[in-house]
Amino acid sequence: MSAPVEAPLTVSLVDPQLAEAASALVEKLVTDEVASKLARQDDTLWGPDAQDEASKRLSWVTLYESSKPLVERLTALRGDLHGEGVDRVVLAGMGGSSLAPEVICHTRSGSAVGGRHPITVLDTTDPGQVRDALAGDLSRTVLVVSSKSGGTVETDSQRRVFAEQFAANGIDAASRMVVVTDPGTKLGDQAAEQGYRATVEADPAVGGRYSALTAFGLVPSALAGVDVGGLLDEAAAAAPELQRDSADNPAIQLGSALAAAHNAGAEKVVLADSGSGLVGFGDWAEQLIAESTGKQGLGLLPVVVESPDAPGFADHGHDATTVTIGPAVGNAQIATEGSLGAQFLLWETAVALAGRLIGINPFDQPDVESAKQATRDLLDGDGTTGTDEAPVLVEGGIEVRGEWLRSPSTLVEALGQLIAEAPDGGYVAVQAYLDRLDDASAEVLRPEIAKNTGLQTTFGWGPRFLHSTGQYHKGGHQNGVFLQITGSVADDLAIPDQPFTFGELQHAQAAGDAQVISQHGRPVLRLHLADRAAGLVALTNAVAEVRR
Ligand SMILES: O=P(O)(O)OC[C@H]1O[C@](O)(CO)[C@@H](O)[C@@H]1O
Repeated sequence: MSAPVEAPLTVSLVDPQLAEAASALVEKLVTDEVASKLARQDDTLWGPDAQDEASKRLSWVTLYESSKPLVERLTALRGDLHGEGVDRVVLAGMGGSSLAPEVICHTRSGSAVGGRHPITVLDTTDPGQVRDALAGDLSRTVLVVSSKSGGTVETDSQRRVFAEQFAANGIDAASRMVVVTDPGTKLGDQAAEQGYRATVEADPAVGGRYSALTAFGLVPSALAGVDVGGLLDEAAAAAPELQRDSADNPAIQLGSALAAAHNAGAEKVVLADSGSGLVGFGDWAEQLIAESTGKQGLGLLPVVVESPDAPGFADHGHDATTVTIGPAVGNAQIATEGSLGAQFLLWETAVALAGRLIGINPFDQPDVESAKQATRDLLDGDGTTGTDEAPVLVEGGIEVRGEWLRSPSTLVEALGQLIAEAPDGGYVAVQAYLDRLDDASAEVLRPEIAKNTGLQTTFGWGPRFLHSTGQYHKGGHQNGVFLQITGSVADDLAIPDQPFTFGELQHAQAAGDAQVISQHGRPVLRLHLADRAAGLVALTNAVAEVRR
């Protein structure tokens, strides 16, 4: 269950040294009246280079008010759909267009109702995972197609295949499509031309990762039955406190602590839930933190871990700051507590403030495009998808690739070579271009690597993480090493009217991102699993033997 609307919002700086280091920054923010200026949407707060972008990105500070008119409209739309027996919501969207509704729906419904989540979030190109979503009861399904730009390839591909399958099942596809997009996008035009059920235009003056309380967060959540008016009320209750130029302002405390830690070399922010009741909040915060700050060789690397007892949190070193979502427990240096709406606004404000203190523009994502371009080049090229360069080694059905490798004779040796490339205080990023549901066991790799190597270790599902930590890996501190995992596709899926399949797209995304990371001079160990289940077991066993 969620906290009541008026539940206090608190940030506790539990670590006295960190609190001491943050205090000078707190004082500076208060003296410069940054919180109240931000509340007035002052676009000069991040310096002249960021002003143009900031001038188009600050409406999130008042969404708890400006989004209110949506509530009635969405309640009516849900009522109409339910009246027609349409009560299954599938969300096609990436990054800022899917992370918030996932947290909102899972938080508000408990972890699952009758074993079934009220929403299926389809932020993937994995053919098996897309097939599973299509295999649900289409006669009861509405597809929410969410894209700010209206041009994101994953989202467009999901829209195409659902439209095709609705039609194939004798369902009027247009009547089952609800679009969320900015005014004037290609997606909006398509929706109008094809007579989609509804188009809800989002506030264009809010960036994707700050859009939790815009139509992007609210439309899918309301259709899935969440009281989104209550969520806005929670944010509204917290807003006055977050806008005060006071040393007690929780966002000033949190932003200052994160920036002070960053500036002292603890740029990893290890996030663990400690019983907040907010389900998956770290995954949402991950995009906000990484995309907002990871640029110019600076920034905060979010490391979302399984619990406060997990490796990386319980045994963190000087390169990391530990934060609980929920009460302070164990090794927590910072704890944030409050309702979901309040925590959204807290973290958005704190990250914007930390951006000013670190000296970056928190509203752009300059390095995201490079991976997208590399993917397009691969798909436009000869149709190969990056797994065909000869492997350095094949062991138990796992193909091992990486030009930088020094002739490893076993998988354990290849993994050891990757870990040895990480500098002290570096990190390991595990990037699994697999099925987030069927291949969920891959997630065990994160704690295992962190425990065995002592390095902070992140885990991301591809291509989902490209819209989250992807910016940081290319734009942030260049001290990461990358373990990329792809898997063979048993039953590929065509994307209607596209020259590539979901499987080809997924592999091109992996290959394209590996290319760009390599161009940044960082090592990528690419593992391709001929048999996903057996490969994950073999890989887990190999990882257990790797030490730093
Ligand atoms: O909503 P869109 O335009 O489809 O973009 C999805 C995501 O892709 C990014 O633009 C970049 O990866 C994110 O910032 C954004 O949240």
